[in-house]
Amino acid sequence: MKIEQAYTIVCAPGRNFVTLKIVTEDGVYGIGDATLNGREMAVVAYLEEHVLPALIGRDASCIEDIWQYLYRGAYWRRGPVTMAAIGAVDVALWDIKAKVANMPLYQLLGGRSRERVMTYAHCTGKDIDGCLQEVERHVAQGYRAVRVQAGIPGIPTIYGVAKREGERYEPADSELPAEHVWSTEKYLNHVPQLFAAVREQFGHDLHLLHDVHHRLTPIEAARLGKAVEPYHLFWLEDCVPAENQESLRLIREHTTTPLAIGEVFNSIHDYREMIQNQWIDYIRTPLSHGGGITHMRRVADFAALYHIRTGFHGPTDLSPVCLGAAIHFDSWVPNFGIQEYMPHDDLTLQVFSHDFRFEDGHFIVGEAPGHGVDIDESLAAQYPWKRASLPVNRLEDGTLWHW
Ligand SMILES: O=C(O)C(=O)C[C@H](O)[C@H](O)CO
Ligand SMILES: [Mg+2]
Repeated sequence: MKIEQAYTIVCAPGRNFVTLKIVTEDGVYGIGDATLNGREMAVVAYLEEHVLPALIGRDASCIEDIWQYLYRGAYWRRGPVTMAAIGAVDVALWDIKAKVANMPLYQLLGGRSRERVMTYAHCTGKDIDGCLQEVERHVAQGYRAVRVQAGIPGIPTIYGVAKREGERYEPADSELPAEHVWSTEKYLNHVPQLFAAVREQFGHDLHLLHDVHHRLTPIEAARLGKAVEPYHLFWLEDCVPAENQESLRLIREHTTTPLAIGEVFNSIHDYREMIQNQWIDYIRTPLSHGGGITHMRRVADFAALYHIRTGFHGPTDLSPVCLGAAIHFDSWVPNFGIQEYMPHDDLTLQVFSHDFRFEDGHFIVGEAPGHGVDIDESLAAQYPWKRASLPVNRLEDGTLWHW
């Protein structure tokens, strides 16, 4: 089953996406998501210049060997660009293997461990009232879990909150990075009030999540974790930038609020100390950024030894290909926790057909052979890539901070 063709498809139906297509000599093809928000063309160049030429003629069924070839063989290991490129190849090869076996991908992974995959929605408002309305709307749609974020008085722009009421949230919203302002003091004083209001109106059955988006120091994160303990969060996400894994120890020692981390991680080594010391509760790396199914399966198995569960990143800046593959993985993985779901817009879904279903706050995996997501290349070609950058963030005195 030799690989005959491998190429990238770069398009912007609603937003930028990079898709990798691998075609075998028998005409079977697989697709993978290679989108790295705000850095798309770096992955395209990595694939086109360094990876794809070396794939031609290789046996598409040797997924493990190709993974090792691209990882060990490159000499330069890890990093978001490398691992997104490897992830796209890996998911495309699993798609091919499942199509050849005439099975949905989850069957190859070991079969279903659950009937449906619980998701969480983003509920955001300019203020607490606006957020409460969004929670009400999502609960009415059947969601059992919601991520709540609200504007902070005195901070003009904030991550996770759409610019205008009713608009879709898109962080990569300008050609060059927009500049945001951050005040840890204002945030820490305000955010517990949001949880108090949500619990008062919706009671304690609804799962509540919150994303700190890497902005606190360990001791500040510990303070926040303690402050929100009465509201029983499902998780507090990315509460510190975690290059230093030890940061999580201090937070863990101070609070019982569950901790999720890793949407910017790409390797098992980014997690190793925090997993084996049980400093975290959920792993966030999406398949496409974490070297694909082959590598994320190892991370999930390792995490399972320590009672840590999956909670994959699922923003709109990962394509439906990544989401579709994730739903197969989520349906199989024994230590599943939750799946993030930010719905793609209609144009994106016209370009990427899919066979998973969304029902009552859950995904139901499809039965088509492969991962069930495809791309309409001629429609995609009508929407060319446009440069779009993530914002940068500064403290009120101008110091560059974590966005
Ligand atoms: O979905 C989340 O939890 C995010 O933090 C979204 C990120 O800001 C986004 O994917 C950056 O590209
Ligand atoms: Mg996040």
